[in-house]
Amino acid sequence: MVGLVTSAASRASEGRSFGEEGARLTYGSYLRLPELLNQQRPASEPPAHDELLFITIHQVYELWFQQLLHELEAVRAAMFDGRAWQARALLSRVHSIERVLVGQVEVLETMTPQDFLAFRSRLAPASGFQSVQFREVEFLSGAKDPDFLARFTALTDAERARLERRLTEPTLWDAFLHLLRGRGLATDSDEAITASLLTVARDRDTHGDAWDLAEALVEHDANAWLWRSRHVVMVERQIGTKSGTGGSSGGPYLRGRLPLRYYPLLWELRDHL
Ligand code: HEM
Ligand SMILES: N[C@@H](CC(=O)c1ccccc1NC=O)C(=O)O
Repeated sequence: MVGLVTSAASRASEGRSFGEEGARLTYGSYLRLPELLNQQRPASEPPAHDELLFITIHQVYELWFQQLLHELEAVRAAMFDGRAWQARALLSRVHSIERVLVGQVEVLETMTPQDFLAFRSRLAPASGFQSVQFREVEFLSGAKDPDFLARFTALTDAERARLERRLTEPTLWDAFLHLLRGRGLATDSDEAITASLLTVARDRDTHGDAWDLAEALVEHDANAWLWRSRHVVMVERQIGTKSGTGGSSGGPYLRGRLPLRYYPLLWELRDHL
């Protein structure tokens, strides 16, 4: 501590102040703030006050989706390497991010339906339905659905390639089953998987880390379910039963997605415990 104070003081006496060492890398240049803070461009005419919030919140979501994909890929790699402890640790971070994603819905809910309507007509036919990274998170987690690719009409070539890659590569569930096989547990049918999960659940002295990992996957699944629930409540609060700018029925479409589960066998396991 004393050393730090001394060296800061000596640097100041050399004519440079704290935080400007070398005067090359700065906070703003490292974080690319000029670029980042120049990406919020409201489109409505006359300007609608709440449109900046609407853009900012979606951009923040997309940044977190990018981070989630980065973490989930590492979770998958750790499971394929048999490192349950590492996958578990990374999933804890994933859960924290997901709680932020659910929590920030309330920021957008400070917008009134009237203030949303002031710029909503400018948004069509764009919609959150077109979020490629959101769908990548679903596919990577385990809920692959090629129908989305057919329904996405306005994808760039790069976006289409990313989604196609996610449809062919292994999911977190594939990686988890690989980890179970590495412990001599059978995974060749749903019945065999359930039997293996029961072995894990009933012998935590041997399989405690695999059990914790399964629970971490359940929490990832539950957080996604919570986000979908929170989103549909926000949607009904904003637009009632109007159809969506993306062309769906709106609330009813989103309610139809609530039963989606990434890991149905982990939920069914509860019935057998
Ligand atoms: C005023 C706030 C919002 C409203 C009224 C709203 C409305 C809707 C509607 C109606 C849909 C169905 C698709 C369609 O447009 O026909 C939808 C889908 C979607 N929205 Fe939003 N949304 C809002 C905020 C957000 C935010 C902040 C996000 C964050 C990224 C988001 C992400 C999504 C996603 C990912 C879907 C696709 C869901 C799925 O297919 O399961 N939305 N939204
Ligand atoms: N689909 C929404 C509009 C909307 O929320 C939105 C529009 C463009 C980009 C992202 C959006 N967010 C979530 O769907 C609506 O029907 O009002």
